[in-house]
Amino acid sequence: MGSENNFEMKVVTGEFGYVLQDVPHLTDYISDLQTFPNPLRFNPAYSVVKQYFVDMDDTVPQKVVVHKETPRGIHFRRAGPREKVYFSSDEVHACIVTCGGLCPGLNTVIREIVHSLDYMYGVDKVLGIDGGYRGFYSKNTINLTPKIVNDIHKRGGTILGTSRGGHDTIKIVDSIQDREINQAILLAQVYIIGGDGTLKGASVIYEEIRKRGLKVAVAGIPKTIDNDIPVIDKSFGFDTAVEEAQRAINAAHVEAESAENGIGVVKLMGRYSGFIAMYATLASRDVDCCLIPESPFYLEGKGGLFEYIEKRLKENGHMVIVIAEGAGQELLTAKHEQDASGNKLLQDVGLWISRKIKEHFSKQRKISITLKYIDPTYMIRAIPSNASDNVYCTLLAQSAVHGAMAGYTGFTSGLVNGRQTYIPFNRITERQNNVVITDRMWARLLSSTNQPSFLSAKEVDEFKKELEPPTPLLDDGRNGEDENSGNTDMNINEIKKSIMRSE
Ligand SMILES: Nc1ncnc2c1ncn2[C@@H]1O[C@H](COP(=O)(O)OP(=O)(O)OP(=O)(O)O)[C@@H](O)[C@H]1O
Ligand SMILES: O=P(O)(O)OC[C@H]1O[C@](O)(CO)[C@@H](O)[C@@H]1O
Ligand SMILES: [Mg+2]
Repeated sequence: MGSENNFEMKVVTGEFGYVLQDVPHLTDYISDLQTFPNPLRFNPAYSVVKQYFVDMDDTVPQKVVVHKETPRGIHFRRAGPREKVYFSSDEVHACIVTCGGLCPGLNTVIREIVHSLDYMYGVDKVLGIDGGYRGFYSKNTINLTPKIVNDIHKRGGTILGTSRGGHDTIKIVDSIQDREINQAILLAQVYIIGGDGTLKGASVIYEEIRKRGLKVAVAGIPKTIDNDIPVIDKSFGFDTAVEEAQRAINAAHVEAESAENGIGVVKLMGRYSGFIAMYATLASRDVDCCLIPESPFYLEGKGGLFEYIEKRLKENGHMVIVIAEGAGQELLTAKHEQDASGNKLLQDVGLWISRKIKEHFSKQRKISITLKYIDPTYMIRAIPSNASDNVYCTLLAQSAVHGAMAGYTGFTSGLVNGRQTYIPFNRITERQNNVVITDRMWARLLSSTNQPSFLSAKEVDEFKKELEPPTPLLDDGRNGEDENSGNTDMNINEIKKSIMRSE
């Protein structure tokens, strides 16, 4: 693991600063590929659509807020069916794998890939790879048919199983190639659903396939409950998670309201990115304080959390705190353990903060409080996706299938400014999407909860200096504009460490 990515992006430039960050195509490394008319031409559902094939020149801009003088900037290829396809229906044997943590909507994506392949392109040979990347070489597979997957979107989790670790590029590509030779079929399309780690893995699989000259399209579908994947508007399952988090926040509020000096603490997922906590807080209006990994905080003294809690208890008699799992990790004793994929294992910040608050008020301030701690994290992650996420999953899956059939490879499908696009792997894996605390969205949250920012004016300036791009509206995703809070390259942990107050 930790493999180097030698990805070279295809870049096309045009007038007025137009840049297309294109995705690879099978014809980039295989010549004389046969094409076929898209079977959708004869599909009654599509034949009524006014323009049913996407124009080859259609691209989608990454930035929609522009100035009169700014260049047109970065664009991505628009997703959708193409007039010509590079696979005949009966030659394709596709496979689907899910990796990393669970996320609402995984089953919907699997279902929609199987249905799209069959109903749109007549591809009926689809294998499910069992248990993540290692399932490729342990050769555990499940035959997926529209009938088998018909109801799976109503269930949480992934019917294929998932895992962390076990990515071995050579073994995985050997197994893809083996199937081609031994079974006299072409394992021609590999659909990989997963987060940043998974897509780094997908990228090296694509590189190896390309090196071997195989006619195999590798398509990714970005998955992350934390919404920590850059470029895309948001990740599937995120809305469901925010919605489900409301139930925990409501419970915390009811408990807190019903007790004297009641404090409800809710921990939500978000290893490095506090999006779920931020949106769940904004949606709920019952939250008095939201703590996220991107925004440092401290407990004691003037402007600290304890002072704020005391103030809220005096004013309201109760309060609710939402804390993302990655928040305040700098304040806890470091744990040097990693999961099988190499992700740092975090301490339980919810338990820690609950203990600290209890100690402070009961022992030091001699104020009697009633604190209830709710950790709904895995309950949230395990539910099926809600209606809007189901639609989103469907679009992502259909776009991925259209792309692979059209011969694109080394790409993920993704929503950019409300349009389905094909994004090169490296744009998705090059950095993490974080809440930018100098953006308007975080300001909106602070003004809605009235919590302190825990930063002095000097520290805010330091953050701004670090986060502000040298030129405004740079189209490299670092302009800090507020539509897609989180488009920044910052190394937030470094900044946080340098300004963190000692307790
Ligand atoms: N740099 C890498 N190169 C190759 N494979 C990787 C890399 N990072 C992670 N992987 C593989 O990708 C799979 C999933 O990675 P990981 O556990 O980090 O989850 P993820 O895809 O980031 O999802 P999430 O973090 O949202 O749960 C694992 O099988 C892991 O071995
Ligand atoms: O316990 P697991 O399955 O390793 O996953 C926990 C992590 O996975 C995530 O849900 C991301 O998939 C994080 O929010 C969380 O830290
Ligand atoms: Mg990850």
